[in-house]
Amino acid sequence: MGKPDQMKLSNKLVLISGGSSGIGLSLAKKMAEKGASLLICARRENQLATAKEEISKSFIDDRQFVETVSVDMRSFETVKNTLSPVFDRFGVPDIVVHSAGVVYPAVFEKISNEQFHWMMDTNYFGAVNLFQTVVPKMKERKSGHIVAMGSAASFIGIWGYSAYSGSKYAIRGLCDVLRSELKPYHVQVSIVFPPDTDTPQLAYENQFKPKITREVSGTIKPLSPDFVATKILQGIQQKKYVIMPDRDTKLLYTASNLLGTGIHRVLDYFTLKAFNKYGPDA
Ligand SMILES: NC(=O)C1=CN([C@@H]2O[C@H](COP(=O)(O)OP(=O)(O)OC[C@H]3O[C@@H](n4cnc5c(N)ncnc54)[C@H](OP(=O)(O)O)[C@@H]3O)[C@@H](O)[C@H]2O)C=CC1
Ligand SMILES: CCCCCCCCCCCCCCCC(=O)[C@@H](N)CO
Repeated sequence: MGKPDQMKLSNKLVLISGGSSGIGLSLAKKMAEKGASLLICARRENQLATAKEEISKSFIDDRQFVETVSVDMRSFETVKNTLSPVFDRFGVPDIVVHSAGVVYPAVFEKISNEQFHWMMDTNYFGAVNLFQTVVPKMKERKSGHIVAMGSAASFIGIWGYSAYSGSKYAIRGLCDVLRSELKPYHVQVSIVFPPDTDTPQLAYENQFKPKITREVSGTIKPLSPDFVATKILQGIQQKKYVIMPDRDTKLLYTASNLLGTGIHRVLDYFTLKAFNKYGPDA
């Protein structure tokens, strides 16, 4: 056996929700390069088909496969009814990653109630739905690894992210408890805290992002999805609970753990500077 980060994933089955784009797609390719087979979940069929083709190019042996599943992660019934037969056919995955996620940044009163629900339903309940479908089977088997995507917005309140941050703080609470409950069953839990990452989601949100949000989050330069995916893969192989892709976000996390909500006084300095520069409506 080599060092953990050189370990192979041969014969492992990995499910990634949101695996047709961005961080999820990069991660799927890295997993394929290590020998894993993949189940990719998202809604759009055409994106899934393109992703399937790309992922299969990274295979290293002929026993590997990639299957796509078109499913809306927001509905528990849909997730359970769609994935159960998939698990009967291909087996219960060894690793399950909830990377599906959405964001709409704006000041609180400019985010509709429906948009609040959309973010919570996809980012948080998507994870609940997926984990409720798979965790009982992993507990029974006494092995498995579930991974959720948090964000720097899981532990600091950045201007413009009231809805998104709520969903990302929620996922952190869920994972903290699951980590504790699943330990006796040898089911691993990880949560990833990336800063801005260059993906279609970032391009989407940049269309509406308030200038203040842009300025504050711009303190940390966007990472590439490949970089984030490599760090996630290493974190999984090293069985890390918190996977922190970059040093700056790690520093921010450490500072916020030391200062508690007092971190927001430091953050205020950046926010107020931008507020005074652009005004409240920018
Ligand atoms: N990019 C960034 O700056 C950061 C991202 N993150 C988090 O990382 C994760 C991945 O983000 P990123 O790669 O940028 O996003 P992308 O927009 O590139 O990909 C999102 C994926 O989620 C899928 N998805 C969205 N809604 C649903 C749904 N209701 N049901 C099923 N699948 C869905 C999309 O496919 P489809 O639309 O076809 O369903 C797509 O495959 C998210 O949780 C995000 O919040 C965290 C920190 C920073
Ligand atoms: C020591 C104190 C220094 C304070 C500096 C503040 C730096 C904040 C950087 C946070 C960037 C991440 C934003 C969320 C990313 C995200 O999840 C979205 N892009 C979703 O798409």
